[in-house]
Amino acid sequence: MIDTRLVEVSGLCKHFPGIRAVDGLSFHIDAGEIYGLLGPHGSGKTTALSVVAGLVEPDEGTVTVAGMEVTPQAGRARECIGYVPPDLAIYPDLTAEQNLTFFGCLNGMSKRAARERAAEVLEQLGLSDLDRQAPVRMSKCSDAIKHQLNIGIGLLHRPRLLILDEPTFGVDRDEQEAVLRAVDSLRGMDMAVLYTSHDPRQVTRLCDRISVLDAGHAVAEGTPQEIETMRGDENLDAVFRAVEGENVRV
Ligand SMILES: Nc1ncnc2c1ncn2[C@@H]1O[C@H](COP(=O)(O)OP(=O)(O)OP(=O)(O)O)[C@@H](O)[C@H]1O
Repeated sequence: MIDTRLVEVSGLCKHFPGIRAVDGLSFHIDAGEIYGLLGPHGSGKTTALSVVAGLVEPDEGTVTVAGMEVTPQAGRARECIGYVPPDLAIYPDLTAEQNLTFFGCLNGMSKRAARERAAEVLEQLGLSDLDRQAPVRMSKCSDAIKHQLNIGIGLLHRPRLLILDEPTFGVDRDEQEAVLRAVDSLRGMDMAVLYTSHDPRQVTRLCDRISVLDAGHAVAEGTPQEIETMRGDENLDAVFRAVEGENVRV
């Protein structure tokens, strides 16, 4: 039997003075799946991602990716992970292709290999036509394209786990669709995607399975359809009211 389980998070805890930011979180992600963490501000999404990415040491619990335990000291395991922050980490004066080639070289690829990989990533994200007429600097592109490129940089080294922390952060509602399509295009690939948002519509549309977080722990886990059937539960409904309230205010 082929083992498709790529990511295993078990009993994760991360506490700060007086705050249980992550408090006993467990989930797994299979190859090809997009897994969502949905929760209001302060529910522990970013802290959980930081521990899963190996950026922060957990107080308790373990994370394995492709069979390797992830810790801040575990270089090989961390190389299997792509982390895309909510803020843009791209060069505005370079084109999309130049950005990807530059970051590919930083990842240790030859210039030729980086160019080839840049072309593959642009194709994957639906950005191949961007420079067809003439080179376009990223500063002239829409926020959606900038965020798609941000995701592309995380894909360059062919991670087994791609972590997307609020990838539509700062993108207008009417431009978000292009970013969501780019994320959707990653489903079914030989990697796992971990996605966080405090927008229930995004998460239920994109994610195969979801953990709904409150105060660092999951109040519900399942497919979007399963989560829907759990509505009526007091704790779950309180989280949905909180995230929906935040989205009204955005
Ligand atoms: N370095 C830190 N030191 C102390 N407290 C922290 C630290 N990082 C996060 N926290 C606290 O841990 C809790 C969880 O924060 P976290 O940023 O993980 O939540 P979040 O769900 O990602 O929120 P948001 O949607 O606002 O980014 C919050 O109460 C936050 O104030």
